[in-house]
Amino acid sequence: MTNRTLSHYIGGEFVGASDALESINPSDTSDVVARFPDGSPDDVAAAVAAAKAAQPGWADASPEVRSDLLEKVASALFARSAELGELLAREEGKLRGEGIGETLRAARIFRYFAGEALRRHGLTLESTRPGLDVATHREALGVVGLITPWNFPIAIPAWKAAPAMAFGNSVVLKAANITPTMAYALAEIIHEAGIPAGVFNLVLGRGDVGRAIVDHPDVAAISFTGSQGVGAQVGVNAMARQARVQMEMGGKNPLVVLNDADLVKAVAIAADGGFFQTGQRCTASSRVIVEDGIHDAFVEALAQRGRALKVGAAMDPDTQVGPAASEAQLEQNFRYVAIACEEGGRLAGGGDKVECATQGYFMQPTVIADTDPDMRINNEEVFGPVVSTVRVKNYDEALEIANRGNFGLSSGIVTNSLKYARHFRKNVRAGMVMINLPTAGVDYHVPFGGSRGSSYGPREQGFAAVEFYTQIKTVYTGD
Ligand SMILES: NC(=O)C1=CN([C@@H]2O[C@H](COP(=O)(O)OP(=O)(O)OC[C@H]3O[C@@H](n4cnc5c(N)ncnc54)[C@H](OP(=O)(O)O)[C@@H]3O)[C@@H](O)[C@H]2O)C=CC1
Ligand SMILES: O=C(O)CCC(=O)C(=O)O
Repeated sequence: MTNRTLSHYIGGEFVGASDALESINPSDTSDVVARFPDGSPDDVAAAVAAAKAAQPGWADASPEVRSDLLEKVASALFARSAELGELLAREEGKLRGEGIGETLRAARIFRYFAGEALRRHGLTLESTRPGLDVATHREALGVVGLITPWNFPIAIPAWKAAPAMAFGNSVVLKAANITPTMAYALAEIIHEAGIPAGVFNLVLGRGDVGRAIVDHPDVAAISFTGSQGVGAQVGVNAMARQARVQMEMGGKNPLVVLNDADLVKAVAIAADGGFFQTGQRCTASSRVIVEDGIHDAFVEALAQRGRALKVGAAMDPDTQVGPAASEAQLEQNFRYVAIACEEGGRLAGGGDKVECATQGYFMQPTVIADTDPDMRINNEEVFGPVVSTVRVKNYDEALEIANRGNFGLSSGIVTNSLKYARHFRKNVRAGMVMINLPTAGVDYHVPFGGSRGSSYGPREQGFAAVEFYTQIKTVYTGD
């Protein structure tokens, strides 16, 4: 298979091509997908300077200009979704269909924000003082820094970069170092669409690149998605210089299954939320809290479902669960299985490495039963196809346990009781609630984010994105 040598994209030019780092196909570790540069703070400084120079002209352009250009990006992503989706599957390990789906989602996000650029976000009000007019205008922030993870390597850059540019900001993006190829493809598409030089910049490399973006005095705002540990550093460093910051930092999402749930449906929901996309979603249903009456049948059926899923290479059409995205992630998955068992959990299914035709990071979907809510497996993000289950006496205990811990991103309940579904919706401490659905799988036109340690700052995505990527100016006009 071919591989490419990638470069940064700075000031409208592809610069600094290098083979310093490699990205590896997690389904076949003999396959090098791309080679790319290990960016430095100097590269970040060049990108920020280009972004700073380009931003005023971009903000002053007619919104129609910005809208038309974002629409062109959307069209190119639609047109190239099959090719890019396959590349995504090869580099990140998502199934081919999921890779194409994610590319289409990125296309739709650009199309949505092409529309947002034209919508009216300011307000006109009557002043409390006779003879005056008062209005709010929304203005761009300036240069925004975007730091993105590997698990949605084109959708997350899209849902940060598209609103940033729609509202007149310029962008410096740092993509995760195990999946640089999709961010690079996005840079190529943006270049070909004719977005002016410097409006969108990409610096490839490792964590140092992210740190340099966060610390740069000309970067007005940082949007970050990744781990809680790195997010905490990003937040502190950004706030130390009063930069605006938004962080999405994962979850330990509870799925409550009540006695009255349909067993087949509950198992399908838990398997989708917990195992699909190899559990590598911050919204994954990683903690399943099961009422006593259905508990044993549910755990056995979920373990059986996990065993029946075909684990394999992302591009194999028969595969249902692809590889972990990296060796480090696979090791983390097994480490947590071991910790959970040492702390008293029971391995109800899975837990082993899977041997396939190619050498890759394959693991069986795993169910760890009989866990205590305070165990590490129920409080720390694994980010693999690993589901823990907790047995509870009744709904009240389920809700109390769902609300424990330091995360509050997504949550779900499986029940036929409208009473409990409504109570859960109101009382669960999470940014998103799914009723009779997996905790993962969200729309792109509505807000995304959580509470407590999962998220910080204004919500991302959809109509909420304008809050983070603009600042309000209140304008009073007299005679
Ligand atoms: N909320 C979510 O959606 C995600 C959560 N995670 C969680 O994080 C765990 C580890 O994944 P990982 O990819 O290492 O997540 P990280 O938080 O390490 O990485 C997220 C992004 O931050 C960058 N980064 C790393 N260090 C710094 C720094 N000091 N300052 C600024 N940016 C930095 C990374 O660059 P680089 O890739 O070069 O290190 C990457 O682009 C997963 O197992 C999972 O639990 C991971 C991905 C997504
Ligand atoms: O569940 C989804 O569709 C989105 C998940 C997500 O944004 C993430 O894992 O980072």
